[in-house]
Amino acid sequence: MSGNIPLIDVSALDGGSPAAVEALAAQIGRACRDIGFFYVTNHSVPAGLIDRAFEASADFFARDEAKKMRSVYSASGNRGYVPMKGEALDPTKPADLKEAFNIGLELPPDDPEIVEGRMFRAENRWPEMAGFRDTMLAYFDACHGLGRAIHRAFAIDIGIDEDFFEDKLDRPMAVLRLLHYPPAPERLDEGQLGAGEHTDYGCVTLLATDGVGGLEVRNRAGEWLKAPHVPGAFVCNIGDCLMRWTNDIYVSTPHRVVSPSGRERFSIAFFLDPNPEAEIACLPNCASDDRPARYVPIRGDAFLLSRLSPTYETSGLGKGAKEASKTHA
Ligand SMILES: O=C(O)CCC(=O)C(=O)O
Ligand SMILES: [Fe+2]
Repeated sequence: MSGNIPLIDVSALDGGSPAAVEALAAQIGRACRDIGFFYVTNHSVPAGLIDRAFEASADFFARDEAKKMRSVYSASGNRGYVPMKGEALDPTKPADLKEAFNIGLELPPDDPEIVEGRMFRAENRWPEMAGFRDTMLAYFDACHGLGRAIHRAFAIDIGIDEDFFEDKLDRPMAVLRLLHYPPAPERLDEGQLGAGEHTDYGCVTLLATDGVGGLEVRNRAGEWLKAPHVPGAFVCNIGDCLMRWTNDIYVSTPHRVVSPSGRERFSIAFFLDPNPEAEIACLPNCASDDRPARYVPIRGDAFLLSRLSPTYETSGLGKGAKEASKTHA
């Protein structure tokens, strides 16, 4: 255990015996039903690749603002650079003290879904930086693979076909998000944080942190727990979409980032959202007489849009997503 957030060794996901996979699925399932957060250790993403992604991220954020703005965020594709204070994860509080860069599924310009103007389908907005794209695509693919493997464990825990999620996660609206938090200024606005209190929107998040700390998680008792950096591990948490899919059996837990004091902080989140057309309807085994289905079925893209729009309301960066959804929901 690390501050009540369990450490889970997931090596059995790569060719473990059926008994080992079964035991791992039960362990993961317990964490998802309880705090909704766990550390993933002994996973398949190479340490050297994580290091390279952090280096490329630091190089990107160190660039002139004007250069970063060449890749500015587009809401309809949910890709690109979100400048400092461009977003408020808690829309009731001042904007977050952070900047971010979003990378989505890499698609060619002639991909039929791009040509049709589908929401959340767009080309990535690559900066002109040697090696950046290759590193980020390798990191995206590695996290996508790990996220799908973790979904096999979820399926086993829930007692459905172990491949249930495969074709709902093979062209995902996933976002690889580089994050940079500057040191807290002497005077912070009332209630200002690096990342305001929020829950994540997708199925799972795989978060890599540096050694600076600052992530906090609210447990069921309402206490804020520090989620310290565990070298080599990802912090994995359930998002709102999987909570809805499991009829609230798995929990999406509020968390926040306190601005670092005296030094900057970097983190990299991989948000695994489902395919746009995936139907998010109560899973088999997740409803019973005591717990009837709580939500109407919804498409993945409509659900993500409903959760994403409010965070950009103050800065205006969200423009374009709602318009795109009117033509193609
Ligand atoms: O930077 C972090 O440690 C967490 C960020 C986060 O929770 C988010 O972007 O959803
Ligand atoms: Fe988050």
